[in-house]
Amino acid sequence: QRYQPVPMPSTLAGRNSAEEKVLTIDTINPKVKNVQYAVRGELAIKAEELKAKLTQGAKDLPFSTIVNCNIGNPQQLKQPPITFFRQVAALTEYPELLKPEHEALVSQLFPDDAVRRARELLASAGNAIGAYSHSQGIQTIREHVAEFIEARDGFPANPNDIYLTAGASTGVQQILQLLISSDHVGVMIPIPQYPLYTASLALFDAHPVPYYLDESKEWSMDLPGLERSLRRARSNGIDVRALVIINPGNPTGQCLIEENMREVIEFCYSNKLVLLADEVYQTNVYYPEQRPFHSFKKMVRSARPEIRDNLELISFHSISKGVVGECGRRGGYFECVNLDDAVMGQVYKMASVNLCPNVQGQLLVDLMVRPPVQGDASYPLYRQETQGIYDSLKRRSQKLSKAFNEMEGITCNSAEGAMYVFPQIQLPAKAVKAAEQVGKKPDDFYCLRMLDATGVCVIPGSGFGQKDGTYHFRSTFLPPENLFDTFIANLKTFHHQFMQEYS
Ligand SMILES: Cc1ncc(COP(=O)(O)O)c(CN[C@@H]2CONC2=O)c1O
Repeated sequence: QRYQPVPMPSTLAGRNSAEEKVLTIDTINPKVKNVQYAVRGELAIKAEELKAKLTQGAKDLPFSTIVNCNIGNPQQLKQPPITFFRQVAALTEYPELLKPEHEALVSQLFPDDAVRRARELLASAGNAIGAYSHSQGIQTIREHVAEFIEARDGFPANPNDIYLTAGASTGVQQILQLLISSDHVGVMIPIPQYPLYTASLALFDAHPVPYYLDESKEWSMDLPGLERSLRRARSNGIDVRALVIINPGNPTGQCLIEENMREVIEFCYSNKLVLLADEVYQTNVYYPEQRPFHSFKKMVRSARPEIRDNLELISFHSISKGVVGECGRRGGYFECVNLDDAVMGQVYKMASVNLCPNVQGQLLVDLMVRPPVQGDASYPLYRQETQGIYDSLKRRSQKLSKAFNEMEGITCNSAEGAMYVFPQIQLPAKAVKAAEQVGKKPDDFYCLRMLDATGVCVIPGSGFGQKDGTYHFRSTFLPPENLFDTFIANLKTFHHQFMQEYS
């Protein structure tokens, strides 16, 4: 027996004919359609199509592999995981191994500190890592995060102010949702910026209020520019409530100096802006003597009492970056500073709606903030692995920025931090015209041609924002070091041919 359909009032959007879909590109949430996320946009999609062709045996491409330099995804580019982390994770995944009857076998395969840590983490998760955890994340792990923050900054941290998250992304979106109370709300974001922010602001129907980083001054923050941007937005009726800082920067790689940071917290306090400090690259700092990482938590707690005790700050961290690179495991945290108690209650409530962050990611957060120390059985290998990854990242960052600076029409700031370089390219007028003729932005056009010629997938600067009339692209420096010279040679060959073609 067929159901008699409930009459569709004429006032509602037509779904009268049976074959018409409920969900069409015209009926879904328009804010979803406004979202752009270039890191996995056109270039990445095309790279996946080419990768599929190669997998199917295509021989008509001028390359045999795709090199994904579009995303800071180290283990996709063969960076090995940290042995200790995976040993502990393996033991927590199959607690049977921790039973006395397996002790002889396990002791041959796992160092005793890995076994000990696995037992501790299992106990902290109620010996059930398949169960939902506390909505903020496992208490013991949040205590360890607080200890990590205190040791890093020299100021107290409270585990109750810390939320473990399935990657920093979800934490950023949770906080932005809290902030965006109407479609008049604006959030200041750096240009260029990591497009999680513009994507999320589009989704939550808020105004991105851009401030431009100064490429001529190693992508430093330009306070007069911040003032102008804020004044313009507020005079247009935008309720600007927060300022996002990514430090070290993505895609720009800059590491802010303390003076700049102090100016920023004064700016935020004077203008009543919540400071969102995205610090996921805090251990990807390659010149710590000249440009050490300072957390905004430390800067706020070191400031005069009015700022120390009142500036609202949320800081984000992740297991996806650094030398850990456990992107797919989805782990991270945010720390709330000087937030109103009732608002903290709402943060908790919203974390509860999602029940809990994934537990495997939480365990990795614990390992990231509490790694093996001198005297632990695993420390020598841990130290060797992490130092090796760090040194290699630094070498590759230097090699790649040097290579781009040797290419005609390209200038590239060195990467003081993070995992990317963001070179500026002076495209010949003929190339700009050729791009327009095929309906592409000039830097998109250049990157597509690079992909077609080399299999290397980078992201056009248009995906991150850039000053009008300038063209950039972002590349990671993650390709394996033993392939790096070939990688660079291919880029140089392509670039030379491209510039010849359009000179
Ligand atoms: C500045 C910044 N914040 C947050 C994130 C999100 O990290 P989670 O993995 O913890 O959610 C990223 C990821 N970096 C993206 C992903 O790879 N390349 C990028 O530019 C990032 O670069």
